[in-house]
This record gives sequence, structure tokens and C-alpha cells, in this order.
Amino acid sequence: MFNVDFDILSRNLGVSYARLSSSSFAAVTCCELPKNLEMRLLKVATCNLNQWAMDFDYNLNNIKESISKAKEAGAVIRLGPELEITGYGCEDHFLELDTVTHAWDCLKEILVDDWTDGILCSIGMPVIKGSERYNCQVLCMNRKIIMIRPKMRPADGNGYMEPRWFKPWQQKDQLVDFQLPDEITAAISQKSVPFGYGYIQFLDTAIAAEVCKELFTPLPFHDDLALNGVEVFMNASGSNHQIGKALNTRLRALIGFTRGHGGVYMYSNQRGCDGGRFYYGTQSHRHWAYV
Ligand SMILES: NC(=O)CC[C@H](N)C(=O)O
Repeated sequence: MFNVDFDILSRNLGVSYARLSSSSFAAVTCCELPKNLEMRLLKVATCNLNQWAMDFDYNLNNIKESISKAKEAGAVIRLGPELEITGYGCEDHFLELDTVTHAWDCLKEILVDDWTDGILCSIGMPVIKGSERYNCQVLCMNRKIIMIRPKMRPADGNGYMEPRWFKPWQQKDQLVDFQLPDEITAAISQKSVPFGYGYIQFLDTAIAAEVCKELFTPLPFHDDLALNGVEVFMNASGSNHQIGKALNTRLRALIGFTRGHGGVYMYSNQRGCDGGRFYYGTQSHRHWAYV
């Protein structure tokens, strides 16, 4: 495919952090994704949750329940909506340090128990790196954090104000090392994780996260990722309801993408109201095509 210059930085994780020498983005290599069928079918679960802004216990329970249901259904990938731990509509509560700290506490609860055993979970939460706050998908499996993918195209306008709370990630050419909070390190014996734009290379497939609006913007990142072998895309959304949007905007975008690139596109959205200003569209989708 292309030359890979492996630069192993995180042996403690059991995964390797790879910088691609001839490409503009990076990959995390990982163990074999558990397969649930002899036919090598991959079962995936997109979970639409009716989260409530700042209700951490309630949101965490919904997330746990959705992971249980995904596992019961035999899925090996579970995708939840954007910022599902805090709720999407926290508005200026995102500016409070406690909001991010509580989100880590919730993630810790998920990681210390068996929730992520045998299933890749993409979980939405705010993360502070350096002095900046990012809207992230935290990809976890087997009680470890495999990668953190910050949103790169913030939603602004039409009632959205993400730039007020989150900085868009702009380093398209690399994954960087993120030092996990001490409490997480103590709980799961993991010190750091690759953070940025990249994908996870499993032995038998490659998977990448995408965050809501990134599906709809010009020059989308998924083109490059698909051309480099990513087959499963996980889009976590906080997309509000508007008449006609589900069929005319979302579904068309998904079908257009998979028609051109093949693979599987998973889409998960928040449901209903969450205390903020939006009523969220309720659809979840997964669409696939062979090319
Ligand atoms: N959270 C977002 O990125 C929203 C993006 C876009 N406006 C939508 O409704 O889907």
C-alpha cells in the first residue's frame, strides 16, 4: 500500500503507534478484532442515546446499557453519539474544568470493569490537552484506551457554537502522545495514548472515527482514510432535527460516501432533547457497499 515507518512509542499499551512516511496521517496498529462468525462477518452497533446535559450518572448508565445490548447482539464495534458522557448540550458548562474531570471519572468506570472486553467502543467526551479543550471520540477496547480522535471541523452557525467551547484539532499529519490523567493511569495501568487524526489498523480490517459535521464538509478526511484502506467509519453525531434532514442530508451523504468508497459507514446520533437548545434527530444508520 505504502511504506510504513513504524515508530513504536507505546509498548505499555500493547499497541504500536505508527507514523506513515509517505502519507499525511497515522495509524495505530492493534490486535485482532474479535470475530463473531466463521464467515468473518463484522457485526456493528450504532447506539442513539437520549442523554441529558450534565447528568453524568444517567448518561453513564445509558452508555453501559447500550454496550450490554451491543454485546448481546454479537457486535464487536459499539458507537455512541457525540459527547455522550456529558451530553451534547452542556453549553458553557463545557468551560468548567469539573465537566471534563467528571467525564474522565465516568470513562474510568467503564474501563475498570468488563464493559469493553471484546468490543471496540467509541465514546464521546470532552478532553483537555495542553490548555485547549477538544471534542473527542475516545476509542477503547479490552480495558485500554487505544486512541483519542479530536474533532477537526467544529459545528458553527445554525444554532451551533462549538468554537466557543472547543478548539478544532489541526495537525493532520500526525498522532501525538497524550498523557492520560493520573487517576486513569492508576486505574488501568496505561500512561499515554495516541491522540489526533489517524485510524486503527487491526489484523483484518482498519477502522476510523469521524465526528458529526466532518461527514458533510468539503475535502472530507474520510476520502484519504478510505484510500489508505480504512473500511469501517464510525460517525458520532449531535445533529439537530430539521424537516427533511434525515433523508435528504444524512442518508444521501452516507449512501454517496459508501457508493464511492465501499466499506461500512456507521452513524450514531443523540435522541430527543437534552436540556440544551436542540431537539436531536433520532436516526442511526449504518450503510455499506462493496466496490
Ligand atoms: N454536531 C455537529 O457537528 C452538527 C453538524 C451539522 N450541523 C448537523 O446538524 O449534522
